[in-house]
Amino acid sequence: MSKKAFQDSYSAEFSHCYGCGRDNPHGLQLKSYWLNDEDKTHTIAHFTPKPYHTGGVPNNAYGGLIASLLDCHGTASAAAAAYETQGRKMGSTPVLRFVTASLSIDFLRPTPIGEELTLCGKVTQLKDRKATITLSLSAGNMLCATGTMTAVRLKSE
Ligand SMILES: CCCCCCCC/C=C\CCCCCCCC(=O)SCCNC(=O)CCNC(=O)[C@H](O)C(C)(C)COP(=O)(O)OP(=O)(O)OC[C@H]1O[C@@H](n2cnc3c(N)ncnc32)[C@H](O)[C@@H]1OP(=O)(O)O
Repeated sequence: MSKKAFQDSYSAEFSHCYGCGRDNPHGLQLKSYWLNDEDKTHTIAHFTPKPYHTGGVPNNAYGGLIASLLDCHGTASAAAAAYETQGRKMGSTPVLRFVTASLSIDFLRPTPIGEELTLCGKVTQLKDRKATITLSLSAGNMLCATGTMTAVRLKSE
């Protein structure tokens, strides 16, 4: 994908996140995008788990990996939605950066390793500093996990 990912607009000091930091060579380097540039309500990201992301059972991904992916996709979606609401280019200052306050996940079925996973997000509420995001993770047409996140925008100081 040649489009600029949400995470690529994070400033250098915020680019070391284990889940999505572009400058963390040991991390997952997740990249999130708008699903559709004409309708900026849904977000998408892809990730293919490697064999070492196993939860112990061959071919099944570790639950913490799934949580990490949803975590970073959710906070990135919240930031993108906040910029969009203000009609501003993502990454412009003052920076709108969200952290996870709560994340609840339903693990619906085992998540395969070696297949491309699709993460979807939708910011369902954005009020003051608080965002609510619904999340899902699928392998092909198989829904493997869903999540709900509360993300809070960091105070500017
Ligand atoms: C890794 C460290 C991050 C440090 C920050 C560096 C900048 C990073 C920037 C970019 C990096 C790229 C981004 C990737 C990030 C990936 C995701 C993560 O893994 S984030 C790490 C895990 N999360 C935390 O470590 C948060 C720890 N918690 C806190 O810092 C605070 O509790 C915080 C900021 C979440 C809220 O504290 P308050 O003092 O700023 O704000 P209050 O007044 O308490 O809450 C504001 C509103 O949010 C609600 N709220 C707060 N916590 C809630 C919760 N658990 N559930 C529901 N609502 C909650 C409150 O009720 C309030 O809502 P009402 O305005 O009254 O409507």
